[in-house]
Amino acid sequence: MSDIILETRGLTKRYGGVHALTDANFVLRKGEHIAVVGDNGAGKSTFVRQITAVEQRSAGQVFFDGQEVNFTGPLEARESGIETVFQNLALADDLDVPSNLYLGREIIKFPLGPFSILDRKAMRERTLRALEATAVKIPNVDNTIRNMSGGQRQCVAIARAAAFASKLIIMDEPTAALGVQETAQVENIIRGLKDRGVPLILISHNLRQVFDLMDRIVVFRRGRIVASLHKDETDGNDIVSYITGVKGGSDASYA
Ligand SMILES: Nc1ncnc2c1ncn2[C@@H]1O[C@H](COP(=O)(O)OP(=O)(O)OP(=O)(O)O)[C@@H](O)[C@H]1O
Repeated sequence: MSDIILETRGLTKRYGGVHALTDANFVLRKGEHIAVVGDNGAGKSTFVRQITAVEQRSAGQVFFDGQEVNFTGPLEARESGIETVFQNLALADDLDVPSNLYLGREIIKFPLGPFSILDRKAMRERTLRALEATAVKIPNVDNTIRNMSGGQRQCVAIARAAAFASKLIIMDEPTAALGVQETAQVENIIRGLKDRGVPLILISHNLRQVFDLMDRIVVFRRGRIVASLHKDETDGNDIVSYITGVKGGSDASYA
């Protein structure tokens, strides 16, 4: 059996005349943690948006867990086992932490047609367990998201992804807006995912973080993958030279 969990072949996205992503060939193996790096506008977010079908790709194929997939949208990707944490978080501001964790997959106590009664106690208890298991510290889970700091919100989103992640997690700059302590917390969650064998794609501008936490580094430049390197065969200067174009021709494409 193949140990590949995700593969893209020739993945391409154009926005009108903008070639945001061109012919991306990418392989992620089971348990592997891959960093996606590149300058602003290099195509990193576009790449992950095509995988989870936030928008429809212009060309190319996506294979997930052994079969070709054509997700109709992010919900279908999530139902297939891909959890994502994006920069603009999909949290419901007026709901508390358990309701956000279970948004779209609520635990039902009594199914009464459209008026099902939710099992709030079970959702709260499982939320506390999930936060504990993922090492996320939220002072009061009964707070609505609106009353939380940016860092706490980000932690809720990551806890949600980590708690339900079955096959793959994608994080798009999860620590960009966080303070030192919150960043450390998120990095602990990532380590926990590695221990649990959950594969991860992490978009990050933070090379220290990338070298500390990831197995492999994939560099995007001007919409193309220009390098895919195991962290032991490269270093920060090398990666920067791929990011800036000192190394790696503009027409390179690696798997
Ligand atoms: N919805 C869109 N419509 C038009 N152009 C877009 C759209 N989304 C992205 N682009 C363009 O596609 C290119 C790649 O953008 P993308 O957001 O994927 O880069 P990125 O590597 O994620 O950058 P950053 O690190 O700044 O988040 C850029 O030139 C961007 O302006």
